[in-house]
Amino acid sequence: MTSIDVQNLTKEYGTRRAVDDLTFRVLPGRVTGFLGPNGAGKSTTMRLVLGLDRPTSGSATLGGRPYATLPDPLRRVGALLDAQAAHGSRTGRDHLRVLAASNRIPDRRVDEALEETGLAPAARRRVRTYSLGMRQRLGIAAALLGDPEVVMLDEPSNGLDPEGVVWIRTLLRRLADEGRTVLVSSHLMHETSSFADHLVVLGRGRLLADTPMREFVRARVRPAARVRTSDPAALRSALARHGHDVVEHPDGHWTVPDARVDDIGRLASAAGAPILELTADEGTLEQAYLDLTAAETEFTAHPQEA
Ligand SMILES: Nc1ncnc2c1ncn2[C@@H]1O[C@H](COP(=O)(O)OP(=O)(O)OP(=O)(O)O)[C@@H](O)[C@H]1O
Repeated sequence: MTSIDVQNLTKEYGTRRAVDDLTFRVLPGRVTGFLGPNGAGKSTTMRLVLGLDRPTSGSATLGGRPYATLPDPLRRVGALLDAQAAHGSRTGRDHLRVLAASNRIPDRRVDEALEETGLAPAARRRVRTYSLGMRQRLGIAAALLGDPEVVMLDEPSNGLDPEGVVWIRTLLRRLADEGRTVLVSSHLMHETSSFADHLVVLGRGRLLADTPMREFVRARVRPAARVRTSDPAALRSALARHGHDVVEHPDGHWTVPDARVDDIGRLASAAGAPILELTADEGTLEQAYLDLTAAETEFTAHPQEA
């Protein structure tokens, strides 16, 4: 199967280093989320992998070969970089047929890709009449047209309605389960946590993390217990006696840092404090991501000095 290999990749635009000595591998059979603040270098890296730009130094290869040397590249690699790329005066179906014809892709794939992306009912409408979400689906249909082993999508959820967001999640999982190599950039942390198995995180063109998603969160967010009681005084004093700090929230629930739900349950029961809610709070991808990238954001808003 085909992996994406990025090796000491550097790209400079004038004096600006958009990608800085980047090395990572994207492996088949899983969805890799590609994260980083605005301007971190995600799109540039994708363009370099697709041969749309030349690296200043280093290399980006697919199954060991540069994109430009791949025979029938659309049948190896499908990519969505810019959903506006389709010609507005063509119908969605014609757009895909032109792509198929120029890449030796059988015509039947056009209708299959339209079905797969839910665009079949709009296939004979001109692209200029498409909504942003429909253009996004057309871009994804184009990426899937060649039944490629490698799929790279830049912000695929852009403009999709809630049903579309669920659809893309299911699609990405299926593509990975079929053994394909799937790299997906996103700014939506909740979204990414719903489909990614693995993460590659950039900051100012450099690699900040290349790790399984669960480990990424576990390493950065302290686990806690979330609890709500109808007898705050009894529970507060029981927790304090056992050395637990409590963070109280306006809606009445408390967070107990570094606590296990079993321990809190036993303590509450012994203290006779009725429990209304008790769950493990394992931390979100968003918390972990913000913790990692806080120092790396190119456009961090700095508080104004008085
Ligand atoms: N063609 C170009 N000419 C000059 N500078 C560029 C060019 N393309 C990208 N850059 C710069 O390279 C840096 C990385 O940009 P890039 O678009 O790769 O980041 P990104 O992580 O995809 O950001 P976003 O999340 O905003 O899409 C930015 O500082 C950007 O201004």
